[in-house]
Amino acid sequence: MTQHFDFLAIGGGSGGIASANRAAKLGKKSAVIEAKYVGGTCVNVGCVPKKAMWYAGQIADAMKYAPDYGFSLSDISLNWGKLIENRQAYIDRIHASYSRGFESNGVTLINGFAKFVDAKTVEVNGEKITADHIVIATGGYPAIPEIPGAEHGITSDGFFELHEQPKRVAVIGAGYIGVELAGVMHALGSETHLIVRKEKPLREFDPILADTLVEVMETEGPKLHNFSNPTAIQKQSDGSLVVEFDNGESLTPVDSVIWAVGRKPATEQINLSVTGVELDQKGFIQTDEYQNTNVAGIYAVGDNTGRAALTPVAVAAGRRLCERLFNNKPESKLDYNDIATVVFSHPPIATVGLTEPEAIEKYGKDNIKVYRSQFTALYQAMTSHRQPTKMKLICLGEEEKIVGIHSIGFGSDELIQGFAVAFKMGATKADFDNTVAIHPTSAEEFVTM
Ligand SMILES: Cc1cc2nc3c(=O)[nH]c(=O)nc-3n(C[C@H](O)[C@H](O)[C@H](O)COP(=O)(O)OP(=O)(O)OC[C@H]3O[C@@H](n4cnc5c(N)ncnc54)[C@H](O)[C@@H]3O)c2cc1C
Ligand SMILES: NC(=O)c1ccc[n+]([C@@H]2O[C@H](COP(=O)([O-])OP(=O)(O)OC[C@H]3O[C@@H](n4cnc5c(N)ncnc54)[C@H](O)[C@@H]3O)[C@@H](O)[C@H]2O)c1
Repeated sequence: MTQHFDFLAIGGGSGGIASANRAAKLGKKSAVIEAKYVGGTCVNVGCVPKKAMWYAGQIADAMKYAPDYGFSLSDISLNWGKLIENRQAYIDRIHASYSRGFESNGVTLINGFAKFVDAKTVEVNGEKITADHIVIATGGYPAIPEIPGAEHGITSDGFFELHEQPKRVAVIGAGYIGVELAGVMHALGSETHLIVRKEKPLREFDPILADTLVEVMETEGPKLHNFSNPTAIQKQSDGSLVVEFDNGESLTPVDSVIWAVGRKPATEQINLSVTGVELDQKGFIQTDEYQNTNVAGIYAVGDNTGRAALTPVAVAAGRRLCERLFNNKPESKLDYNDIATVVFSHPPIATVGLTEPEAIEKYGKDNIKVYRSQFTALYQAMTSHRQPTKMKLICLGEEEKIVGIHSIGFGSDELIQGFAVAFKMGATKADFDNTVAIHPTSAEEFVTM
């Protein structure tokens, strides 16, 4: 018998879970189809295990500072297996909590890979399922370039499957994932190389962020290889890997090569052509500002739409979609502008709004005023392992409306969320100045510039 639902999410990741739960809470008969693990990329091979590894790196860093705080440490070693085991136990607890959430909300979870049969019907495990509203929340997967020997490398997915710590690692690609994984491996003691195609990592970010990250990497590592475009990976007889570049150079042998060169949308294998849903040239689903595709009753949220590929974005888009469909809120939609984001680099980067070059391009140099601050966070200032913290406020016009907030340095990851609220509310420099500082923190610099 064909099952029928009011609302069906294809993909049980960030966007699918959030929207199916919201639909159910709004009284709709709702289901999620998940091919692998509930929680999708974020929970299983993304944000969560990445952040656990980042914290492990933070602990390793803290041990460098510890002697200057009077601690004597001995016999310090990393038990990689224990770290991975505890990380997985935490992920298992998240899985259990999702199951409880589905149960209490009345969401049906179906395990299997869904393919469209027509615009109202999908097939999973040989069974047909129909729904009035279908959201495609299939996410994405890591790209691997087509070069000789590319298959010897792993991706972020493979990184989270490593049962032993590679002693020497090359991370190829210098966006979010490349920078984060290279930072983690370096902090945990692996000889780490970060391979960058152009002049610096994170080159789309405000220059104060990317340049300071380069400054820290050049002092502390990982080793940066700028203007290095990989052309081949050679596997040596001892199993080690050598990455070759188009500039004729090659890297010293490493144990593991990690591809971090971007992600592709998971839209090829769901038989989307029978629905008539339009994709762009890269395979991303075309949606309007309300997450509608061009086919009535079919929507898409999350990474497969080619907009900001972040978990809270997929979650917010899915929830707002359901509020619009089922809670009489016809204007409910996600504002994709000015979404705050953190790169869990070493040190972390936090940013919301325009970069300085973007602000100048948009409003003209004469209309932009920039405030900067540079210092060493107290945490590190009393140690011999000093790192810079740098911050920037970008203000517009006489009113000095804040149009960009950027921070790199210890603690930046936890300070930006509150400032992002003020930013979204249209805060001006005077509002920041009127706020009494919290001392001693790094965040206080933003209200004392
Ligand atoms: C290494 C890494 C680190 C990241 N770190 C962060 C971070 O710190 N902060 C942050 O905000 N974002 C981070 N992200 C991005 C974040 O994980 C994604 O933006 C988010 O998971 C997107 O959610 P989604 O619902 O679109 O897709 P996904 O979470 O990818 O979920 C899609 C799900 O659909 C399933 N699926 C696909 N096709 C089918 C089908 N036909 N039938 C059934 N199921 C199907 C997949 O198995 C998957 O579980 C990170 C990503 C990676 C890779
Ligand atoms: N902290 C976070 O919030 C977080 C963390 C990880 C991922 N994410 C999300 O996931 C998305 C995907 O991350 P990503 O790092 O895979 O993609 P990305 O687009 O951020 O970075 C990919 C990088 O690879 C480089 N590149 C592309 N082809 C290359 C090649 N052949 N050789 C060398 N370099 C090459 C690009 O120039 C770019 O710098 C991000 O855009 C982000 O939205 C977020």
